[in-house]
Amino acid sequence: MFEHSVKVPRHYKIAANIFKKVSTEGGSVKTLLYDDKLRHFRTNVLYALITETIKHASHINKIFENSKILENESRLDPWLAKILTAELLFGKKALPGKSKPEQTVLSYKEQFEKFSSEHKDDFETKDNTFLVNVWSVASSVVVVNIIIGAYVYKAYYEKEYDEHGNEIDQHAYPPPAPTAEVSTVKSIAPRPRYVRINTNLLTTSDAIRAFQDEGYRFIRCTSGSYADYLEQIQKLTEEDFTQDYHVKTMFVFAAGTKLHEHELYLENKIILQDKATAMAVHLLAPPPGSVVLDMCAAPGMKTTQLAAYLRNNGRVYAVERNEKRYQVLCDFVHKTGSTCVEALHKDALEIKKGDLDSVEYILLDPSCSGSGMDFCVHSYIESSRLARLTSLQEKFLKHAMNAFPNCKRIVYSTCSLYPEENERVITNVVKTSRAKWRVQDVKELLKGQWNNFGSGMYGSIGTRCLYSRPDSDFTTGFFLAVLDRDQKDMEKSLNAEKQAQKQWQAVNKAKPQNTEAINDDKNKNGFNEEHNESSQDFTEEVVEEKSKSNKKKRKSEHNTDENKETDQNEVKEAEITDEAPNKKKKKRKTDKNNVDNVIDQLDDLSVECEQEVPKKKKKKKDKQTENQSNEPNMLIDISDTNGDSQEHKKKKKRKKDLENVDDGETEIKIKKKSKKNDSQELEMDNAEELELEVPKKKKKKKSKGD
Ligand SMILES: C[S@@+](CC[C@H](N)C(=O)[O-])C[C@H]1O[C@@H](n2cnc3c(N)ncnc32)[C@H](O)[C@@H]1O
Repeated sequence: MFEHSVKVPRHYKIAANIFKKVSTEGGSVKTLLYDDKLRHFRTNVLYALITETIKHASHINKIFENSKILENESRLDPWLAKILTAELLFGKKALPGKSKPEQTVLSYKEQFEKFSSEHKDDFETKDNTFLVNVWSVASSVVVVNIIIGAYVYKAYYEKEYDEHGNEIDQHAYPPPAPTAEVSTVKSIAPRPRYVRINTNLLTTSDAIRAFQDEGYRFIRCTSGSYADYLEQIQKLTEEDFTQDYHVKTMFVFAAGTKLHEHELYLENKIILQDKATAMAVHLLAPPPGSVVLDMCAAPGMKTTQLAAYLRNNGRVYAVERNEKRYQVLCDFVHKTGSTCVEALHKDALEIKKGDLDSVEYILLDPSCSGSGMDFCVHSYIESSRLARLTSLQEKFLKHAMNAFPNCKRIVYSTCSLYPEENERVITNVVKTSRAKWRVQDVKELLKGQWNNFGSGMYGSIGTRCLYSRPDSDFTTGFFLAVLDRDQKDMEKSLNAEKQAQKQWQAVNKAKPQNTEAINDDKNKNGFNEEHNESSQDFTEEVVEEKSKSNKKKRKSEHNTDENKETDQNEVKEAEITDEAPNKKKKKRKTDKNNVDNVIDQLDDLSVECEQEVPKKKKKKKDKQTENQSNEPNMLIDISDTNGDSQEHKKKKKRKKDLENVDDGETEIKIKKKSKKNDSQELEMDNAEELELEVPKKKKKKKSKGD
């Protein structure tokens, strides 16, 4: 019996409105979801619900025709009715509320199910036909109309949706309109479910325990090689989970494992983030206490990962230009207990020298074509679009390299598989950096345990970069490059900064009132916009003076390093950067205008490779402080390169102490340390560090197949 006073749950109403708009006016689900009013809503739940309704639209229409529900129930909104039916038949398989529309749809449940099972074959035949199409398309280059058909199918129907539409993380934005170009469809390997533990709210060991208590079995990687790990994760059954080979605070479950309704997910203690994207923070590897800049931050997947990596010890400046996305970022940062993050609603390209000089590490994850997201079935992009993206990406990278004098490492990443957005950006920019930056060899950083690298077409710079590929790494398509500043250059740059500071102070002694105003401004905001324009010029002038005197020397240095190759363009670029300040100012203005234009255009063409931002619902108070200091975080091999070798050695020793672990065992439990809190001091550097213990707790019902 329905109750008149009971309202339809808000998310159903919103979903119905968006579904109606998309169906009648066109437009994208995602764009509508970012509507102001929905800013704090559980967008991923809504997205799943709407896409599930779209996916089953023809099925629902048929059962509506058959049951005459819309004729019989004249007051029932048809859009809402379809959303509720999708939820009832393909989603949660229940309608929790007592509102009239819900109760009305529920009263037809049996009729709907009967019709569906009687016409099961019709619906299944359709699915099968589709699969055949997809596979035939995947095997070869096909004609335009099939591609378009497959493309649309792929984008909306074929994606690995579970009953809650779980793979919505891949649908950051709807795919670009199909083009008339012939293109090749990528083959798609089943991707495991990756889960990152938000170690600011939950320790990795507690996470293992929690999953074990639910009946999941922790599988320890038995071998030391990445190849073996890859083999192993393909064999995971729906009861298993393991630890990621590289990112130790990440777990891997079988493909299709449903965790969207999981309590830990709703509490933001676990984050559903693809492994490839987590590699960016893993390789940036800022030690706790560092100052990090996330230049293109929203929705904040990597920002919050950085906060967890730092154990909230240090500072993460998370910059986002788009206001709505900035709000999403702030919300996510807050919900995940990422207290060391300072979100800045700003254009990252406008941050000048002097604004954030304390930054030591930069994560640069700019807007890109998103061609690595596997829902993009065709590998075509207009060359003009690609050129615009590339140009902006290069601007970002140059800016990261030049505006932060204390920055020692930059990780540049995209979720694109186009070399033009990747190796080419790195090569072009590094070549013009006058040998100040060096591309690190990721293969070395990962101790040889990686398979896919950039193209040799871009020389050794290309092959030093990392690709993560859906077909062989079982992740989304991802690219990253690690750039380290040349130490000598860093010293030079810092000396030049000091020199410039002194000269500026000397000049300003004559005008005390100005200095006061500027300092006051700087103290207030941490930013001093007006001051920066002039001081930057002055600083650069001094740096340029120095650089001119060293120019010859550096030119000869260039020839000795593979990262320091010169060519005609490089010389041109160097000449441009050595222009007189006035000219430079003018140039910056035009550059800025160009950049603004490009950015505006990019809003239409770029894809943000975001993952699933957990939902707002919070059942329990976050136990943030309890866990924070205890989680050892990702104790990766590359820490050697960041001065963490001592800690690493200690861990190795501890690891040795735990060598009584039985290799044949698959089920493990964490060694309990003396006190409860201490028990969280689990070394997650290696699965071997976990001690065996048969779980005693009663197995709870798993969330799978809920
Ligand atoms: C690929 S997404 C970043 C995803 C993010 N790193 C994560 O892991 O969740 C790129 C983001 O950069 C933002 N962006 C684009 N241009 C920007 C600019 N000039 N300054 C700051 N943010 C910008 C976009 O709005 C978008 O949110």
